[in-house]
Amino acid sequence: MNIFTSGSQAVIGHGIREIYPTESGTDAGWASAVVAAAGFSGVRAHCALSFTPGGRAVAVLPELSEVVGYDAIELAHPGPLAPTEVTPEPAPSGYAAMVEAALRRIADGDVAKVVLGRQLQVRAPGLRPEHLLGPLLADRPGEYVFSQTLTEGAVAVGASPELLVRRSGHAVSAVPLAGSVPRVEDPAEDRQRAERLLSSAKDLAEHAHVVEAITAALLPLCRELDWPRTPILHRTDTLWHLATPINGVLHEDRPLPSALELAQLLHPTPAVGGVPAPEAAALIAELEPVDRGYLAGCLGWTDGNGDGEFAVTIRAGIVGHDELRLFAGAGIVAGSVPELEVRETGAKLGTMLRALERNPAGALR
Ligand SMILES: C=C(O[C@H]1C=CC=C(C(=O)O)[C@@H]1O)C(=O)O
Repeated sequence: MNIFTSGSQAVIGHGIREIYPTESGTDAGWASAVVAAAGFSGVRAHCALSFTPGGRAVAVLPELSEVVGYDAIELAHPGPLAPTEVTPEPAPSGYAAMVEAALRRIADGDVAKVVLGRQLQVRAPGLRPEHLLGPLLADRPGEYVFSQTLTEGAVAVGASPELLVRRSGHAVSAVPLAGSVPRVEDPAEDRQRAERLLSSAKDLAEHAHVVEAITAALLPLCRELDWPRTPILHRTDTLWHLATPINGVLHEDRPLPSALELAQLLHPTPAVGGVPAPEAAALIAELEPVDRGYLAGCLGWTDGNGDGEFAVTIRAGIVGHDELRLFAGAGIVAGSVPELEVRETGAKLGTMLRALERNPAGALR
């Protein structure tokens, strides 16, 4: 089952009618073929793009699509899960060294911002997507809870807090997030952290890069585009983020881009890549020891009219055969502190680790 939740609803795809994989996610012909096939079959296509624009992408056409109320989602019980074992790639100290290397490159003027990630490889005998999906649907640590079939039997599961793009007719929206601080239990201290985030020059700069990239890409397509000039706060289970709601109206007298084409256009934003984009992508490839694949990509659905909704594939994992791969990244700009970025990525990884631990025998070793 493919599922993507948003607000009070869930788009669910039952069964698999056809899979459209591509080695090149930037292929415009692929996007229009997917939308046309969704229209022909009268279903919503569940799509995922890799982090790398030229990387793999996949669209799954289900046998049957339905939109159900959030409370009506039914999951099969996945059965017991054996104890799991976690290997960091790299270790936290290695990640801190990567951040230091990135800060040197920022000081040299090579990049203004780069989002550096680290991964956890979790050995989890018997793991099924439902082991994670169940707790994520119950707790909803992020707005967009999903399970998406990928290529080669892998499944992306997560609870992303970040809307890459939504298109409904001519209305288009995005809610980029960037600039974060881990939350704490004490309510007064938690609130203070959030307030400090709102006035942190480093985080505001980190955030502004993302808003700039998205609005620059959308402006030529829109006859109207609005966004507040100062970000607002967004809360997840483990973090506070800076967020900017962007809303627009696409030109009526031009060909209407589908939600999938808009996702291809916007992704990867500097919330997962950096600025300038090509130099940041090269630095990520140089410093990160493991390829991101579909992690830090984007996923969602499109219908035959091109309406749809895509989230950034963060607070997410890839379920493979007896294993799970988790990713978390953090935006590095001048003024970033390696130790704090280790903690921030730790808090981000916590969302999925918590879901895993909610299974009776899924306790970490
Ligand atoms: C790249 C991730 O988060 C992005 C989204 C929100 C805040 C971010 C930050 O403050 O660095 C990241 O840009 C992730 O969760 O793996």
